[in-house]
Amino acid sequence: MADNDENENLLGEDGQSRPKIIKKLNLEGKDIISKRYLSGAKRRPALILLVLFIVISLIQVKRDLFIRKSIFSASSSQPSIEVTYGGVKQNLTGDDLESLRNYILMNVPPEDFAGVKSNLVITDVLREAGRDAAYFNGSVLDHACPMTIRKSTKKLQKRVPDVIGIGFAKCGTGSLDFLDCHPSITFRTSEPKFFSTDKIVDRIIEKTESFPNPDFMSDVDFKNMQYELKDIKEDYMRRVPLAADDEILIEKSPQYSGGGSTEVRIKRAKAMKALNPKVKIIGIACDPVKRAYSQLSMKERRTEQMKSQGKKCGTKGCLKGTIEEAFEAFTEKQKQIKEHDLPMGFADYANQCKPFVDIVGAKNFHLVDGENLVQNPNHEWGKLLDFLEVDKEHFQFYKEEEKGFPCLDKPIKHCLNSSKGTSRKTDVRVQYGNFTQVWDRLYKETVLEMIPFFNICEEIDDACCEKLADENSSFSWIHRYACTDI
Ligand SMILES: Nc1ncnc2c1ncn2[C@@H]1O[C@H](COP(=O)(O)OS(=O)(=O)O)[C@@H](OP(=O)(O)O)[C@H]1O
Repeated sequence: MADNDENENLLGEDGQSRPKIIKKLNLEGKDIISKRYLSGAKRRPALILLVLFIVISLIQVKRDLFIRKSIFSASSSQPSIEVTYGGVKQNLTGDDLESLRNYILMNVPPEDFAGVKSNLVITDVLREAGRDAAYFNGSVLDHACPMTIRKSTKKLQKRVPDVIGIGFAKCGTGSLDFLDCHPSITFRTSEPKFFSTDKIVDRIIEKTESFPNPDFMSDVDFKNMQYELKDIKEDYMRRVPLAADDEILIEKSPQYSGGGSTEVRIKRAKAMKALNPKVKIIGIACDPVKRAYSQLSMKERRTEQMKSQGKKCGTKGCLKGTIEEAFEAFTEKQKQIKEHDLPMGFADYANQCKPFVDIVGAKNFHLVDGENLVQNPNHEWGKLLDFLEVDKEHFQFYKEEEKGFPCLDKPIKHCLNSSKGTSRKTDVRVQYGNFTQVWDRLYKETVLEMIPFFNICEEIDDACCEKLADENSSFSWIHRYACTDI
């Protein structure tokens, strides 16, 4: 496959580096407060004060005012505790923590209440520094959710993921972080990139090729195959978080969908299925023009940041000249790819997903519309949660006006860090129309392959165009490619 930058490791992440344990906080706030403030003789009045404190906190919760107001201000006289929340270091007071805790408990499904309550702590593992400051804004949670919201009371154990996100970079894969706040799901920011190492995949294929298809194999064959794969599984499990057996463990590494030929993707899909025959796969696709601009814009940000630090940026992740020059070079490269009849990487969703769909089966594959995640978040997230077979009613988003992007509202208020959602604030088709007109035409044919493959419409007819014209429906961005003259 052509080197069209689509599969670069833009994040500069080291999927194998281990997070550093920085702090574990007991959110049963009473312990913290009582040990510090309640001494023997004054215990009774202090108890009354404590009850008053809890009542006041609950009133605050009811008014639904507290998160933005109390978490992000240090007005309380309570001692403050430094935590990383939403990718930024914050000082939370005892009051804030109690309010936060109550808000979450109020918003989880009633049947999850007891389990969530018993596990509810501030996430205790975080990375001290981002692996790519331009991308991660200098600090990153390894836990993707600032609080551990987990309903399971079962023991956490090493196991392989139930669900794998295979891409597509720049389409909103980072927003899968929100899933870690779901009581039934465990997800981490770090990308294991396990199946993008050819050597590992080849070993899995070699060890399993003599076995029948996992869908039809006997229990004995299954056990033997898993025994053969023991060491490899151990290696994989070291790169993903612990999870209880009744929760859904998800990992994503956008590199899985790119960086190779169809044959490579077939092998990756087979390897995924060998390690977990019931594996489900998620892809997030988006408008290739916006995707391409998101990548150029990230390179621009990174280049500026390196410059401001007096560092030279020699990697593929930086721009060589101005952003206009980058647009020109990129457009030229895309034209050459088209001329040589090579896959148009930025739009090649059908072709890149096919091997995964073929191997795991259509019912185990779900394609998310990355544009609709922003446009109509509750609808698009709801479809993903249905696919994952978990509750969607208590997992709700709102549009954060200032950010211009959806943030999680329930069960916890949480936005992605500020490095996410910058390029899409610019209408690239308005600002760089002379280039994007060319891109639109270059990507058209490849985008149209999605329509039959993902069953978006039976054919491109009036009914299909009418469906795609509804801006709130999934994949409405395809309307431009399928139903207009570009
Ligand atoms: N809720 C929410 N908040 C912020 N941003 C959101 C959200 N949902 C989707 N997006 C879009 O995700 C784009 C980044 O995509 P990825 O996370 O896949 O990028 S990366 O491949 O991990 O670098 C990112 O693109 P940029 O605007 O270029 O940053 C966003 O447009």
